[in-house]
Order: sequence, then C-alpha cells, then structure tokens
Amino acid sequence: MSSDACCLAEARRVAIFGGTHGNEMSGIMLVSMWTKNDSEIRRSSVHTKPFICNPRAVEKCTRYIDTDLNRAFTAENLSTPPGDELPYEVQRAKEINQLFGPKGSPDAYDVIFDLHNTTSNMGATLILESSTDHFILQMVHYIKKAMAPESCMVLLTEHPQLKYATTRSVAKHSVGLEVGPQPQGVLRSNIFESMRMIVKHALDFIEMFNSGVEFPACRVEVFRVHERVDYPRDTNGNISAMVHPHLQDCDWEPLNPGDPMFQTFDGTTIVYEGAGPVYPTFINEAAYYEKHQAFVTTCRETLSVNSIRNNTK
Ligand SMILES: CC(=O)N[C@@H](CC(=O)O)C(=O)O
Ligand SMILES: [Zn+2]
Repeated sequence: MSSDACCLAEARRVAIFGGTHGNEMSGIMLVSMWTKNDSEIRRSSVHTKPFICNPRAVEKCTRYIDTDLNRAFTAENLSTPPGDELPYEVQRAKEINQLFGPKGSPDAYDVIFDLHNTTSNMGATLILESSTDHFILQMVHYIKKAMAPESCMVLLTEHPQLKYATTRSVAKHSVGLEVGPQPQGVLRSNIFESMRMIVKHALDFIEMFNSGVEFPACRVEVFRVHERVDYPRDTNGNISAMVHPHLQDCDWEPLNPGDPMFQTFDGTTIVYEGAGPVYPTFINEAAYYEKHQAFVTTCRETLSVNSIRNNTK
C-alpha cells in the first residue's frame, strides 16, 4: 500500500435513482426491476437502495408534474417550511433530502447514481459535478476501462453559472448516468443494457474499494460544460431554425468555426462563429426546448486523479 494514497471512508450506503424524470424509461425500468429483485445490485460490503424519485411523473410518463425535480435541490427549496401548496417536485425534493441527505451533512448517503436517458446521440455518458471528487473520478476511470472498447464519455457540469441543483446532489458523492439516444417514453434494449452494465461496473468498483483495493493515480478525459446554445428565434420567441443535419447526432465531435450549426426553414445555413473548436453535446435534446437550449458546448480536458484507498483497512 503506497503512503501517498488519499485515504477515504468506505462507501456503505449507495442509492440508485430512476425516474427523476418520469419519461426516461431505462432507469425507471431498471430501478423497478431491482426493487422487486435486488440480486443483481447486491454486493457484500454495500447496502444498495433502488429508488423511484418522481412516482407521479412516472405514472403520467411525463418529465415532471409542476417543475423539473432535477433543478429543485436548491438551498432555498430545501430550507423553506413544508406545505401542500408547494409545487409537487419541491415537496418531493424535501422528502428525498430527508431520506438520502440532508445535503451537505455527514448523515447523507455515500453515493447516489441517478439514471437518465437523452434523445441526443450521446452514447453512454457519466455526468460529474466536481473535478475534485477523486473517489468518483477513480470510479469513472474504472468504468471506462471496463467498458472498453465501447466508449463512455464524461460530462463535467462544474461551472459558476451553468451548474444546477440535482437530485443526486444530496449524496456525499454523486454521479449522473445519461444514456442515449432513446425517445421519451420509449425503451430500447441496447440503451437499457448499456445502463445496466455501467451500474454493475460502478457497484463492482465500490465493492473493490471497500475491500481495501488501492486504485493508483490516473488521468481521466472529461468534457467540461462551456456554453448553452439556444435555437435561433423570431421576435415572438418561436424557433426559426433546426439543428443542421451536419450537426445532428454528432455529439462529442469537434465543431469548428465556420461549421454548420442550424438550418432555417427556408434552407439557410447558420454557422458556428466561436473562436476555436468546441465539443457539442445534448444536441437536440427534447427536454431542453423549454429550457431554450439546442445543445451545450464543452471543452476537452484531462484531469489528474489521486490514488485512493479505504482508510479503514
Ligand atoms: C435529458 C436530461 O434530463 N438530462 C439531465 C442531465 C443531468 O442529470 O445532469 C437533466 O437535464 O437534468
Ligand atoms: Zn433526465
């Protein structure tokens, strides 16, 4: 055991969230399946809790009832007194914070995986909120290696303005899993199986970590959120162009200055005018029309990850 490894507590309490958005079917079906029979997610050193976050939205097969649950875990929402008049998702956020948090406290769950689907052609993507959580970064490194030659991308949402208050943020360590393309309300077997495999690798990693395995220092390639790009709009605020066919489905591929970005209804091309190459993702995500986001640009970077080991072994 090397002496410079960063010592961390074991991760005993782990939750797997599905149905944070009620129309993202892979996570909903996996979590429902694991609620009935947890043999697949059981590990000897871990208590793993499968949990449906927004049951009313799942029942209606809609993203949310009153407001987006995955934006609701703000300090303000979590601290205001409870009440029936609050939006359903704000009430639910408070309940989830009681069950799996409180956010920022020592009583919070060790790890939360939150399972999402996207209509974008992103493939399997892990979403991280922090570039300094070496436990999660080591997990990501492990998952990427276990998945090879299939790729698993990493989106880092750490950004002073663009970060949002996610359901998973109540845990000490959190990771989002976004797999696409899959239409809203639809189950695709390839997407379901890909998500299932990543959860398996993640739980295997936690089991190994808890048992005392040391994970050596490594490097992880991530794509850090840079800017949100909205659709072109007319003076009434209606969309006046679509994602250009050369950009559609090209998540994670470089977009260079001068490259086609949008196509108006009369066929005019609107090009990207940024300074250098960016890597767009969440291209044409259905849920983001209302958020005024056609895609998000990212910048590629490589993070150095500390070696870690469990300090109780
Ligand atoms: C399509 C979708 O729902 N994406 C998630 C991403 C995340 O979990 O960070 C969201 O916007 O909440
Ligand atoms: Zn989602």
